Amino acid sequence: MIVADSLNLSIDGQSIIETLDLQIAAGEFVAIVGPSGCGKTSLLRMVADLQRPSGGSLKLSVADRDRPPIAYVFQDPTLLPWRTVLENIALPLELAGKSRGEATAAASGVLSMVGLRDDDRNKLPAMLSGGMRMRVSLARAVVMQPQIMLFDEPFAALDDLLRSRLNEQILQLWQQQRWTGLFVTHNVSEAIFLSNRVLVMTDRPARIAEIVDVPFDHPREASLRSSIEFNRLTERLTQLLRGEAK
Ligand SMILES: Nc1ncnc2c1ncn2[C@@H]1O[C@H](COP(=O)(O)OP(=O)(O)OP(=O)(O)O)[C@@H](O)[C@H]1O
Repeated sequence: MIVADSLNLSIDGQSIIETLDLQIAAGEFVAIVGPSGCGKTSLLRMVADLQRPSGGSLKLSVADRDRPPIAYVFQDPTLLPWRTVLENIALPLELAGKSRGEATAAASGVLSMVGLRDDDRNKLPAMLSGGMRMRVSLARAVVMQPQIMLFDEPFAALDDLLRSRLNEQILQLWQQQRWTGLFVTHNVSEAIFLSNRVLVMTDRPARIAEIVDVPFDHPREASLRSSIEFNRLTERLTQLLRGEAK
């Protein structure tokens, strides 16, 4: 569970997030959209404890002591160029104190979950396409089996088809691992396809403009995107965002 109560953030005397009240249940998937620079990344950084709030409170209750609380998937895959695919995926487990053997075995286990092939395991990042690098980055988060997964526009640099496939894979991973997901994106269709709720933020200083429920059942198939209901919701959210982007 994530609970923000009158959460606010100022940086260098400038108000970034004015006030934010929010409750996210364990296992929920929430997408965050809003005008550029409104504070979406800052919100994720506060959840990850990388940024201290200026006021209000932000509480995470992560019940399972056997799973790490948070993993963060950034827009840039940030892989270590001298480590192979498998070694990059195994890295967080090694840093958490697992033996190299254990970490490598766990890393092998998640390769196919993110759409990587067995013969990709010994490739270096320089040998991979942008989409494959992002899959490795995703695997490196998934292998930790975190309780909360934070995504900061991970697929912004990818083409539409690849992005859609990765969205489908993320939902499968979410159903398997049941972390709480927070996903920042500028893509309205992506936000709706992935989430249970879409949080629309206003321009700076940011507040919540609206929280929109996404009524589609799981598992969600690719064909959902061409349904009338999906396109109606996309249109509504796009209008909302236009109103918020000055
Ligand atoms: N360390 C910092 N020092 C100064 N200003 C900062 C810092 N971090 C964020 N900001 C400012 O806070 C505001 C919000 O930034 P943030 O990256 O959270 O927005 P965003 O909504 O994620 O943007 P985008 O959609 O463009 O990625 C921006 O105006 C940014 O310049």
